[in-house]
Amino acid sequence: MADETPFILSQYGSLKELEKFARELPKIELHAHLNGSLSPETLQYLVDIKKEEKPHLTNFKIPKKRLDTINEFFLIFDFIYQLTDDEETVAYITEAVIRDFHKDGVKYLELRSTPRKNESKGMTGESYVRAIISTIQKFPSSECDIIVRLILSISRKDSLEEAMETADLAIKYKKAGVVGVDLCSDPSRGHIDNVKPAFVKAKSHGLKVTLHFGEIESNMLEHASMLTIPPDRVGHATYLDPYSRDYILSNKLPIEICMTSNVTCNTVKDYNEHHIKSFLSMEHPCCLGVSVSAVTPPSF
Ligand SMILES: CNc1ncnc2c1ncn2[C@@H]1O[C@H](COP(=O)(O)O)[C@@H](O)[C@H]1O
Repeated sequence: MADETPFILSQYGSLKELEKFARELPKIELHAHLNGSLSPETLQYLVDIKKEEKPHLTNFKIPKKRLDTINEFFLIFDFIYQLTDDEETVAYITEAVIRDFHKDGVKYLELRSTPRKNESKGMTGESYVRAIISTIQKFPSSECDIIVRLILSISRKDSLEEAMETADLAIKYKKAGVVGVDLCSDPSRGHIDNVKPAFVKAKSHGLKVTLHFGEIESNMLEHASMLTIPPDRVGHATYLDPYSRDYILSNKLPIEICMTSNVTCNTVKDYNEHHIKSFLSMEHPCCLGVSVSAVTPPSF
């Protein structure tokens, strides 16, 4: 949480008033990973209902601190994925996450999620996607004025066959609200070229493409290849080589900026040094997103 600086006091009266203003402001959220957006209450509820089946999960605590490296961050999903391992739970978290964003004043939400299989519970990549879509479609618009669309994520760990399956699902469910495909997961793993045909195929069917881009320095080696897809938005864009920086600026390629995630994962030193400053000074299109609220330390 920010300090009550002279600027906040003069503009809003108090930090509380600023929070109220920020919550009530109508917002769009374009970078929300479904399994990364679970509130502490939702996680606790899931631990409680799964504790007989998986007692080892009861003592797990999501670290609420700044991490040393981004790689540590992805271990958290080994825990979360054990909780969200069947269609019923996937539907439950979809509803919970939509309601939480709605409470925060979000009017247009693009949720993103990686289709996941679990043979022991009969969940397939397709039934995972259907569980999300049917929840979005059933969502009571009378109760909640929020528009929700879905992006299907392709993991850097995926084989080309798995990535193609996700692209095919995105194409199949385009009319049901899937608007695009994303490349995500641990940026130190894999290479865009292993899964690139899936993005090219999705694009050729009219879907949009967003890519986690330059989250760590070594990602710069992939940028030239990524930009030939070409993406419609990029996420993070923390480390940019001169060519990709120039491409992004001259094409006005929108950047999904996730400041808290960057600082928490230690890919950006602190908020004052965040690259959003230089992009905004050039009036470059940036949208602020949460990325992953489940790990956001309350004191940041
Ligand atoms: C912090 N920066 C990040 N960079 C890259 N990928 C990230 C990420 N944060 C989250 N994910 C991706 O989102 C998945 C969880 O949501 P879904 O299971 O898809 O709903 C994670 O497993 C990871 O692949």
